[in-house]
Amino acid sequence: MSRRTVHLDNTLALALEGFAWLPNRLRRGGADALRTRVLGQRAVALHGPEAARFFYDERHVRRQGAIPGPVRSTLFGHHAVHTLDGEAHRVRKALFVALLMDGGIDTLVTRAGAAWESAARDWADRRGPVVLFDEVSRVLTRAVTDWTGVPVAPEDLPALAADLVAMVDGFATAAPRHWRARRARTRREDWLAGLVERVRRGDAVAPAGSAVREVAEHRDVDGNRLDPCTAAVELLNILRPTVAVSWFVAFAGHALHRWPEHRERLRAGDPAFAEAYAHEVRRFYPFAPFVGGRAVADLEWGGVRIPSGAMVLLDIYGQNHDPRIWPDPYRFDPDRFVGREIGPFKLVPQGGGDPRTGHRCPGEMITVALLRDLVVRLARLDCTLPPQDLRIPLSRIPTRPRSGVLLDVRAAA
Ligand code: HEM
Repeated sequence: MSRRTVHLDNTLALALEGFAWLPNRLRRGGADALRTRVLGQRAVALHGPEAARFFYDERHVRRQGAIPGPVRSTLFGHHAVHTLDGEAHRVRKALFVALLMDGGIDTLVTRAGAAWESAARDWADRRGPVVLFDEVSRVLTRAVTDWTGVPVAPEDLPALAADLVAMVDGFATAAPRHWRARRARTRREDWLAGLVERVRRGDAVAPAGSAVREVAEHRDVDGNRLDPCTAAVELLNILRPTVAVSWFVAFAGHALHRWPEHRERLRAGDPAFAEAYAHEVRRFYPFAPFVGGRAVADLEWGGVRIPSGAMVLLDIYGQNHDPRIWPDPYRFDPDRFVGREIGPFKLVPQGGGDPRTGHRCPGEMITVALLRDLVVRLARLDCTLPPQDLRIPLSRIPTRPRSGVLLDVRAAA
């Protein structure tokens, strides 16, 4: 008779421990792989750059059927690029690579910088403090809608920003913010599907080369255009994560307060240091806890058997704080990135491997470019932080400083 270990379901532990759940279990197990159960399913958790190399090999892990329904209904949308495999994935991914990686990023950053400066003039006129997270979400919504060719009147912008934030904020919980996320997604998919239909009929203008036009005209692996709803899902997969960079800007506000010694170097505008700072913010602060897929066949990694069809989870937060990879990992130290090449499986806040062919985030260059620019503007802002709750609860996914980072902004001299 074979002996079988029964693994208790860990969904409750995940809900309670949040970001610490996977790293804690891996540390306790003393290995880089372990078997568990989550959401009622068999799962194997993997950790470290070699595990990432294994995970991002399509012969090992596929994405179809891997993303739970509640996450598709809030964060990613149904039939999104995240859920595709093989040739279907590569053809859809090429759309994102062309739009997000092959030029045009500077224009987005310029628009974001202009939107920040215009908002900052208004911050100085406010009577009370401004909430950095909320303000940046509007700045980025303005920039990314203009950049992608999505028409939004100024008076509609705050509601759109709130909906884009809600889709990210509510994906990993059963709390009311989950239902807010679902409503936000339904509302915005309907709106953007209508825009795509009007562009196709010639009733709405979308500039050549803009994301709206490219998504409307994109043909999938079967030679057909995306149905309007899927087109809306993919447009949201550009708008929503660009606005999600607000989480990192709020974290940068936290870091500048906690370690003010970096402020002068950022103010000086040295691009190499600003980029290193952006990387350290992405490494240090918690955003995506792990990524998941399904085992393509019976496999083994790190001495642990992975049955075909099991969930495979790659530990992102844990890898970004592993002392074997990052000496003194809980020290916020941008200099660890100055003048260093970063391997494709080492720094993984947005996934690992090759973004052009695999599932790694195609928005990573945009994220770094926006952060590099906005952290310098933030460091140059003449402001103080009033008393507030800056704690970042690790049990909440996603998380951010509780106050959203309150700033008292003084007018520029
Ligand atoms: C806030 C910063 C961001 C974080 C933390 C982040 C994180 C991630 C992660 C963890 C993945 C999944 C990788 C995987 O499944 O292996 C991903 C995929 C993706 N991200 Fe990002 N991302 C960010 C910004 C962006 C931006 C700015 C865009 C677009 C403008 C974007 C578009 C996408 C898309 C389309 C995918 C799906 C790629 C695929 O399945 O092939 N992300 N991102």
